[in-house]
Amino acid sequence: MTTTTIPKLTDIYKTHPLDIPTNKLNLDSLQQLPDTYDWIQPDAFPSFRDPNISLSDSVPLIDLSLPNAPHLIGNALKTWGVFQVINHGVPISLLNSMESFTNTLFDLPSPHKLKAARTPDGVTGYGLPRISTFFPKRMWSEGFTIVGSPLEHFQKLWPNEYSKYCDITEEYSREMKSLCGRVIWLALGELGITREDVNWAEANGDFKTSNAVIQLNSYPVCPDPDRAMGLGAHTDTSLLTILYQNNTRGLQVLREGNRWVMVEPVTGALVVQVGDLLHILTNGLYPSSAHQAVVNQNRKRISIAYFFGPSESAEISPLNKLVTPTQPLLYPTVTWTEYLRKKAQLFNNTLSSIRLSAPLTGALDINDHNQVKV
Ligand SMILES: C=C1C[C@]23C[C@H]1CC[C@H]2[C@@]12CCC[C@@](C)(C(=O)O1)[C@H]2[C@@H]3C(=O)O
Ligand SMILES: O=C(O)CCC(=O)C(=O)O
Ligand SMILES: [Fe+2]
Repeated sequence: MTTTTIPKLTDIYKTHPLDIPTNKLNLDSLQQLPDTYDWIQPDAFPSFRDPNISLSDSVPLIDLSLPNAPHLIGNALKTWGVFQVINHGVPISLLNSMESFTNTLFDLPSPHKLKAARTPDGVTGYGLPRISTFFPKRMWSEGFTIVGSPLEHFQKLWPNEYSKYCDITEEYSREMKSLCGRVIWLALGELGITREDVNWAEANGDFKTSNAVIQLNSYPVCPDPDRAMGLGAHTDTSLLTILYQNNTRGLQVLREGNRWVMVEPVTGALVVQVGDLLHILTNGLYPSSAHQAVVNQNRKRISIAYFFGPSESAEISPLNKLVTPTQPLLYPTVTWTEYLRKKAQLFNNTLSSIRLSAPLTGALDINDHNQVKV
C-alpha cells in the first residue's frame, strides 16, 4: 500500500526557502528615496505613473442587498475580474477593529516587529512582500502574513494582549469565509454552475475544509512616491481575494492589459478579486486581473487581504459545463499547494505556463499581458 502525504499549505515554502533581509526594514526613517527603491516597471505592464491613468473607467461598485446583485457580479467578474461590494453583511465595527489592530501592529518599533519575523521557509509572520524576489528593486511596504493560528507570533508581539488580537483575527476570518462562500456561489450561479457541479466544495457547498491566508499590508509615507512602488504587479493565487483598504488610495487594477485603474476607497466597501484558481475553475471566463499598490507622500496606507482557497487535497480543474467545443479546455488539474509552488518559481508566468490551448480570440485573458519577456 502506498500512502501519499498531501503537503500542507503551511509547508509550501519548505522546498523554496526565501530569505529576504527583513533587518533593513525601517522605511519610516528614510528622508530620501534610496536608489534600491527607484522602481523599474516590468516591460509587460504599463507605466505605474501613467499620466493617462483612466479617469472615465471605474471598478464596478455592487450593492449586495439588491436583487440584481448576482447578475452585476457575473458581469463585473467577466469584464474586470474585480469589483467593490457594499452591504456585504460584514459589520463595519469589525472592519474598524481590524484596521486599528493592523495599525497597532505596524506602529510597533522595528526591532519589536522583527521578534515575529517570518522564517525563510515559513509562511506566517512579519516581513517583506513574498514577491520581492521577482523584481530588481525594493518595494515600499512591509507585511504580516497569517496562515492558521497567529497565536505564537502574536504572543511575541504582545505578551499580555495577544488573545484580544487573536479573537479579532478569528472573527474576521469567519466573516470573510462566509462572504467568500456567498460570492463564489452567486458568481458560479451566473455561469449556470450549481453546488453539485463542484465536488470539492463539500456536500452542501459550505467549503468546510477550505484554507485561507490573511495578509496585512502597510505602506508608510514615502518621500518620493512618483518613483517608488508599494507592491509590484501580480495576480493572486487564491480562488477569491477580499481586500479591505483604509481611506487612502493606492490599489490599481490592470484594465484590458493597457491601463491602470485606481480602485477608489469607499467607506465600508470591500474589494473582491478573482484569483488564479477561480480563473482555472471557470476555464478562463472569470479572469484573475493583475493589480499593484502605489504609495503616497502624506498618508500611510494599510490594506488587509483575505486569500480564500480550497483544502490541500482539492483538485481544481475547469468545470465540465464550461468546457465546450467553442470553449476548449484551457487548464489542467491543480491543487492549491502545487500551484503555489509553481508560482514561487514562475510568478506572473505561472498561469500561461500551464495553459493547454490558446485562448479564444476576444476572450479576455489577462495573463497574456503578464508574460515577462525573456
Ligand atoms: C497562500 C498564499 C497567497 C500568497 C502566497 C501565499 C502566502 C502569502 C500570499 C501573498 C501576499 C502578498 C501578495 C502575494 C501575491 C504574495 O506574494 O504573497 C500573495 C500570494 C499569492 O496570492 O500568491
Ligand atoms: O494593498 C493593496 O491594495 C493590494 C494588496 C494585494 O494585492 C495583496 O496583498 O495581494
Ligand atoms: Fe494581490
